[in-house]
Amino acid sequence: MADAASFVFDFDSTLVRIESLEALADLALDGADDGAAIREEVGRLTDAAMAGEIGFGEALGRRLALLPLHRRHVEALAARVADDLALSVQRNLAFFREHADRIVIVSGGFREIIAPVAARLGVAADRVLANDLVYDAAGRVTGVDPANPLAEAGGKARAIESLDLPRPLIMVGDGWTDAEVRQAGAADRFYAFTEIVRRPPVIEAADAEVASIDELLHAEGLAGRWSYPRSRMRILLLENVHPAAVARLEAEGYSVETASGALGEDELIARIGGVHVLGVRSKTLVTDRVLAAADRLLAVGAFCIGTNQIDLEAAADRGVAVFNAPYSNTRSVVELAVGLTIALLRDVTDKSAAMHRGVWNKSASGARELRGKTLGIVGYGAIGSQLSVLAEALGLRVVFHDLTERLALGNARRLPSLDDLLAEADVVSLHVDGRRENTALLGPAELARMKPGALLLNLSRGHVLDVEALAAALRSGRLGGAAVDVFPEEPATNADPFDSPLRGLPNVILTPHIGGSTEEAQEAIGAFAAERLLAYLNRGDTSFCVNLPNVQLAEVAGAHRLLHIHRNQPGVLADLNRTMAEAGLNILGQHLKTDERTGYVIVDVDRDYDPAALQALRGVAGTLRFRTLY
Ligand SMILES: NC(=O)C1=CN([C@@H]2O[C@H](COP(=O)(O)OP(=O)(O)OC[C@H]3O[C@@H](n4cnc5c(N)ncnc54)[C@H](O)[C@@H]3O)[C@@H](O)[C@H]2O)C=CC1
Ligand SMILES: O=C(O)C(=O)COP(=O)(O)O
Repeated sequence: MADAASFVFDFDSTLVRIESLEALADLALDGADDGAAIREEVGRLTDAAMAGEIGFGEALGRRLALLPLHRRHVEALAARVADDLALSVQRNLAFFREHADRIVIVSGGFREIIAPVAARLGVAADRVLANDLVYDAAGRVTGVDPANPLAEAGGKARAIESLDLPRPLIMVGDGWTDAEVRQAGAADRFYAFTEIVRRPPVIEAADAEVASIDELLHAEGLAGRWSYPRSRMRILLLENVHPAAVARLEAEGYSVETASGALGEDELIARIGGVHVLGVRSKTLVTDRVLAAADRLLAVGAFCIGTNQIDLEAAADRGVAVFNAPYSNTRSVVELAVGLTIALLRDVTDKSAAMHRGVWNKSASGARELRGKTLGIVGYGAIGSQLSVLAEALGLRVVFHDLTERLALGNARRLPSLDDLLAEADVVSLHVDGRRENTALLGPAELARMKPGALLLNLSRGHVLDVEALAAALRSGRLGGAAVDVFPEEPATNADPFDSPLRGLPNVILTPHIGGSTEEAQEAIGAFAAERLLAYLNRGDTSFCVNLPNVQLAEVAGAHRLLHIHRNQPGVLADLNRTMAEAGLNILGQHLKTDERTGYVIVDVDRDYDPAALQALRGVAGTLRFRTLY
């Protein structure tokens, strides 16, 4: 149907993110005393015309008369307007270029401004219908050519009719003058384009609303850049994920919703329906129940390091990929651990609190240097080993214990058991991951094995340390102090209260799980995790996925990509390939990777196939999730 259709696009706030006249007003009024008032009046006239409240020709004339507009302003805007393409236009340049012979741009705006955009889209100059500015001898804009139909009310329909374009004719735009084209019978369908602005009267007059070019192409049955319009894919980001992630995901066309705090299990269950990607940090529990309620979920992004808050196996069993940002806040945790160690050795926080109460207590008693002390690192992963390097640079001796074989950096010494470490360390710092088996890794017995007066740091996970036992060890004077950043029970938001048996104890520094909370780390996490999610959504790449086999993939051109996640059981690949052969799919490339639980197959196939054939692939025994791309 759409094969023979003509597409007519409005320009301002449709192909580009600007309203040309307002952009020209900004240039012309730059530095003018009454600039703000004139700009406001110009904006008001634009809105009134767009909403159909005053005639277009009248609005145009009145706006031009208000402005000291010169040829140099027009040239300046023309030089940069192609950088302001609507995001979904940028993504779909191929559509414009491949179909340029059935695309027309029609606008009440100005030819000089539209020409560079038409050139970028591959649309010929004679397929641009626009107003022609008229200049006086000094280069000042005096108005528009009155002989051009676009200078008058109802001009768009007449200009389009004069081209005698093949029907059906599809009109796409954000304004009332675009809706009028359909009302005048010059278009067969009108799509209200709402990526840049949403005007309710225009949407009401439209056959349908589209929030992106992808949605338009989807609605018209044309192969867009993607199989499924990204603007209909919902990404829900909780716990104050950095705006860099939101911007990145939105720039790729996805719909992003955010919430500042964590959600409880039932609240999350109530919100997860229809969500394609969930982003959390350390606090939101993504349980089997949550995953069961997630009818659309493709991926979970942990915008942090730890993934113990997510039921990884339950996610894998539903074909939901989980990603994290394993290195982006490592350094922040390490720096805080170093700072806390020095603060504890010198009793800084209690001395500072006393000063704030007006108490001067200058004394060296109990205050010690870092130099020459032994730091015991429990868990020598990314954070533990980085801490090891910094600690040695500060003159500490480092011993560590890890369950797995790890390269000892510098002069650090590996110790065979936790008990050996506890017996030797002046400062013990916990950096294990939050796996369930690490619950109460340090309990009464372990604390009793620490050296008298030793210090303890926990910046790993709250449940790793028995805080009641620690409080007792501190109260009895057995330990010299502690710094605790993570707690078995943490408030969901900053508005919720905090309590702990450690409150009020001397030389105990309590911090609100801020080990990874630096601006640098949060921005880096936002960028990294967003990139991983996009790689998965856009091309099926599972690099750094923590619960599905990792497959690194490039984008394919000229093919459709099928992604099939299945239970790792005998015969799935054979079944899949037989089904594809029966469906007449021509395979251009195939990857398979499995782990003990799950298999992931990526198949690139020739575009030329019957989409109904894909249904058969969902029926292959063991299928957990099936998705197509492009
Ligand atoms: N306070 C905060 O804001 C932050 C806390 N974290 C926590 O720190 C943890 C560690 O982070 P990374 O070093 O990046 O993880 P990692 O996975 O690189 O290292 C963890 C290491 O602990 C070892 N391990 C696990 N259980 C052990 C045990 N019982 N005894 C000895 N070794 C054990 C592992 O073998 C591994 O080498 C994260 O899982 C997260 O829970 C991470 C970032 C920020
Ligand atoms: O990265 C981690 O694992 C952390 O614990 C940091 O958690 P957060 O992002 O601050 O909730």
